[in-house]
Amino acid sequence: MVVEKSGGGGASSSPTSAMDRFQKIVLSWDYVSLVKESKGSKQAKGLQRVKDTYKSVADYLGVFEPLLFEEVKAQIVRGRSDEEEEDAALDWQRAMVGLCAESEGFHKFPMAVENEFRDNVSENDLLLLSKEKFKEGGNPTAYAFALVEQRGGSTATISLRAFVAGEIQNLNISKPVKSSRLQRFASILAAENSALWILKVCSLSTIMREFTAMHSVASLPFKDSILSAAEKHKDGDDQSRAWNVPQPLMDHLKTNLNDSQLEAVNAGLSRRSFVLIQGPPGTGKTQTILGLLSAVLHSAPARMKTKGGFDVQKHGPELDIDGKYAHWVKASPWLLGANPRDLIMPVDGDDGFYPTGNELKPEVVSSSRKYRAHVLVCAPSNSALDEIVLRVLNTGIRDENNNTYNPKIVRIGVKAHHSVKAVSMDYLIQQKLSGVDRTLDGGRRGAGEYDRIRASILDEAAIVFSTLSFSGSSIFSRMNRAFDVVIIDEAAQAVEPATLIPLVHGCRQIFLVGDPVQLPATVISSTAQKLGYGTSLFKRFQGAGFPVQMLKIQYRMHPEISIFPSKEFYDGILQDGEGLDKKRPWHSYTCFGPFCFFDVDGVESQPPGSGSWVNHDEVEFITLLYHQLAMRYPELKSSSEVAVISPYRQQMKLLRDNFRLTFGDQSKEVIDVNTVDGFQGREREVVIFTCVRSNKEQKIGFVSDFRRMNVAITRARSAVLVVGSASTLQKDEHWNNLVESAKERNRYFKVPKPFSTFFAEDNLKTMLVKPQKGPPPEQNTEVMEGINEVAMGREFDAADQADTGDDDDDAAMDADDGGGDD
Ligand SMILES: Nc1ncnc2c1ncn2[C@@H]1O[C@H](COP(=O)(O)OP(=O)(O)OP(=O)(O)O)[C@@H](O)[C@H]1O
Repeated sequence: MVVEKSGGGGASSSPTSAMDRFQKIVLSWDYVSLVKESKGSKQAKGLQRVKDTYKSVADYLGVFEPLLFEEVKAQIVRGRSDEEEEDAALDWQRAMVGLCAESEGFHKFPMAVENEFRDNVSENDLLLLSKEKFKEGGNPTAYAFALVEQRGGSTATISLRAFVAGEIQNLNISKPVKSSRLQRFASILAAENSALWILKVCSLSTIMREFTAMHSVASLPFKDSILSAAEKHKDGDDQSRAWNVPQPLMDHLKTNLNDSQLEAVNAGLSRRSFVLIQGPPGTGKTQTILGLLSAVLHSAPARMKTKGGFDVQKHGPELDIDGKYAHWVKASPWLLGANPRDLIMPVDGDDGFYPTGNELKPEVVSSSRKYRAHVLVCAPSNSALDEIVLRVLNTGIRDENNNTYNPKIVRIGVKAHHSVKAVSMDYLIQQKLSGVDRTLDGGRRGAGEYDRIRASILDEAAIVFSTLSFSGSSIFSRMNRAFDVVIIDEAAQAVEPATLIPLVHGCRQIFLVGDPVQLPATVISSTAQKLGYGTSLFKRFQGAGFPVQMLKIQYRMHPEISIFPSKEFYDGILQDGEGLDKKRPWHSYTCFGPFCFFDVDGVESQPPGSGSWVNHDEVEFITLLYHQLAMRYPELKSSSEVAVISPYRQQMKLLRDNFRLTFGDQSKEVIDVNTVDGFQGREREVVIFTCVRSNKEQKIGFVSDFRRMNVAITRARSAVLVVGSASTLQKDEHWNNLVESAKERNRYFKVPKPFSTFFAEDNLKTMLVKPQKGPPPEQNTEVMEGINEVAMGREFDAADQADTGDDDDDAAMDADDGGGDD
């Protein structure tokens, strides 16, 4: 049945009917009205706010489903405007309708399209079909949505489904769809070979998977916990062990994890079905996940504990000594000289090494463990996922005897970073195929063979890595082994329905690792956002009083940086790891860190047609600030250790342009300019943050979101330099606290124009940190006030005179290079 494909491996009581309903509802929508509604201020009716707990599945769906549909609408409206900006090739195309058939309440038909268009669409893309081409504000006569079911292989056709007549089952009632627009469209579909205009709107794959997962909640084993946000124990036994960790491994964990990390791992070894681990910035979330993986993959589930002995290979073949040696060589090729991070994973099955399903490495033969857990690790984004895949590849995990262990892993899905390609599903399939004797089947490779290989790779891998969205793909439907454990990293950055996607495969335990005090998932619909649709399952559970394991020691920031976020956002419980107070060369000046606020009274503006903001004055100041840092401390430039981040995309673009003009094209290689949202999870030695907003009304838009502020000021290891208008920001409580904290520490700098005078050598000298012990030198922040204006064109000259004599010749960063041509 076609619908199953799009629903994606759900275990709902009736995923197909839920998905049919989703598609009918979306396909019946009127695009022109959606766009109009999005511009108006009318609130959609019947929407409820996300709650902490739910009485029943109906209560749950009654809240989440309408919010999800609100989000679909917003994605449709925005999807089109994004595409227009990015890809003109996806503009209106002429296409021919083929023979239309009615099936399962849908109208299904092929369409002949241009090759380029075919190549640019995928299954579950939403298309707009219309008799006339039209723009926003246009008045087309016959148009409707259609969903891509399949893309033609060699022919330039796509198979589509539309909904132009029939009944739609709502949550409770069934109602007929009556629309003259759809009727007109139906008559076009009825006439074969009609020519239509066709336009790609957006992909609905992810949100369809979220919808399916949401509807599967009734059949999940953790249904009660999800609804009530509380652990339900028949025996009140949530503290007893679910996993027994071998002593050498436990000893390793005790010495390599700090107390709070160890507590988190121990909580994970209990019988709780949900374990929440909150990791503030730099507190070793990934390290803790690696510890958990070591423990879970090398422990016996408590109920399966055996008395030991050599019977662990029960499922595998009896091997003589040579056989054991061959097994050992194949399972651990690196022991014979190959690199443990070898690009080539051991290939099983086709060459005499018969996988046992849960095959054991030789070092395990004498252990008492009979079972190797099957783990699914997910993250909301490809980049977050690849970061953890890379950590597993680079550092490996530990086995029960505390040896390094490189588990079999597979990274499924698209857009894998090149450094993890060697464990991507596509690469592993190629590996498997290259070992198969093609003469036996005449070289044919049917879809069935690929499916079988994919399923065997999923079964054999100890850890499967997937984005949350991709974990709802049909690839899992042929898998034979359910997952024991699902670990979701960055779980606070996912909407609740997305977090449910990997749970439908069945598992006994779920780890949610994240930090609700950092940025949440992006929700496009402002209505859904206001009603709490962006709340993660993690945050909802935490809000309802679910126990949370807090990681308390941070290993990233200089203590002068961590002190403020710890107090402001984590009740002061964040402690600093050892050695973080190391003095860096740039700490010789109070204005280069570790923590500074530069009060720049700039002018904010909105580029025409944009909702985003820029501040040219802050850009100018930051360009000078960066130049000073790069010139005085070339190591920062050569190691690309400075990042500039902003809440606003347009400010990011302006900064990039300005850096390119000032420092040349290579500047993009050495200065990372990004949005705060895009920089979550990353770090740099020095981070400059431009707040942008500056106005008398003290409006600061989403700069006021304390989670964005938290992320922005916790990315730096040794210096966070905040640039903003204090008088604008200070109306906000958190911002006021930040400015006051800078003042208390003599790290507040009022910077009047022209900014070049701030970096004049005489002024910088006043900011030199005296080498002797005792209180920091007094700062004369007033000094700038009296300094005469210096011609802007001379600012870099002044800085050059102050050069410490380093003869680094980075032309790309030299201000004279490409800077003075206007
Ligand atoms: N127990 C520990 N002892 C010493 N160093 C540690 C410990 N745990 C983590 N670290 C170090 O702290 C740094 C951050 O760790 P990790 O990358 O695991 O943190 P994270 O919480 O995932 O980071 P992010 O905030 O970017 O998500 C790493 O350099 C890691 O080696």
